Amino acid sequence: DLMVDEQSNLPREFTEKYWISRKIGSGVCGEVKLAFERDTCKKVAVKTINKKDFPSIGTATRNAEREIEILKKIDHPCLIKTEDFFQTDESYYIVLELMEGGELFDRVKAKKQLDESIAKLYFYQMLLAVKYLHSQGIIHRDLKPENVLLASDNDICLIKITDFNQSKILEETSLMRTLCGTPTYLAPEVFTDAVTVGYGRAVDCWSLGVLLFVCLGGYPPFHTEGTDMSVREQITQGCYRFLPSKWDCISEQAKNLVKKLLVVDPKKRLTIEEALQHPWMQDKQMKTTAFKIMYPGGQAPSEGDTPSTSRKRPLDDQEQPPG
Ligand SMILES: COc1ccc(CNC(=O)c2ccc3nccnc3c2)cc1
Repeated sequence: DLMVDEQSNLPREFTEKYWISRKIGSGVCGEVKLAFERDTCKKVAVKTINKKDFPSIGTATRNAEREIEILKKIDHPCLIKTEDFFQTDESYYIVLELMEGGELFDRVKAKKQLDESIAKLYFYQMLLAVKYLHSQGIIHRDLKPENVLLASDNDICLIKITDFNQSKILEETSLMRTLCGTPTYLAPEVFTDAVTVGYGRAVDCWSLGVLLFVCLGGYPPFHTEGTDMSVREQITQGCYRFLPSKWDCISEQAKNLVKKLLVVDPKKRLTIEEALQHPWMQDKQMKTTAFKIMYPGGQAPSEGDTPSTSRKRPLDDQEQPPG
């Protein structure tokens, strides 16, 4: 029957450890199924990446291998964790912690638009997660509500960012090495072109602006209906509207943060750090709640082993628990 088939084309060492159940999500590069760890009955999510589903085999495999390399390396409460990994010559199987609240996309759709306080709690966690990724030299490049998962059905809950297959790991470039050398024979354009390099991270800040807009307004800032501009033109011209019916009940500070992220010029766009310093984010109660769900054991990363009560350095958003 179907279940036998489900189990049959899976690697043996996988089916010895897990029982595959139903499909719970499908992405561009494969699908996500619910599975149970046999010994513990623990629920997990299994993401399948089919190597053959991509026209140019090379990129698929490189993409998947890069995603897996990234997944293994990262460690943050708001980034999905890989629990296990298997592969056959036609597919990869990535075992992930199960997020029982499903996709943020579905939550916003169900609620029409999120309460501002809930949107702020989720956005703060997204900022910390992306700040961590950027600190590891990783640019996500595909931040969207489908890639933000919720840990439970409660409004107050942990969120985790997933889907790193579009991510880019910033490596040392030949341009960096060139700019370190003596430029005796170096052409001027190498310097002028160089000034735009290094703004790769800004793409994630733009996407976070779109994500925040969708969470607060319940509709995307750049869309097809109701305008004769193409989505591409709307984006390149930074042309979007706060529909009064949706945005009149939302604070000016929240709108201001959206405006400062949806800036066309990447060099003028807010960085993650600046977004964390924005007035709308200075909310001690929200941060206290965030730390409780991110570090339930109170094990927030701080200097020394005990959660910092002493203030050896000024509080900043290096994830110090609020005073
Ligand atoms: C009890 O069984 C379930 C309970 C809740 C759900 C809702 N969750 C999901 O639909 C879901 C989708 C994609 C995911 N990707 C990675 C990790 N977890 C994920 C969870 C799915 C199954």
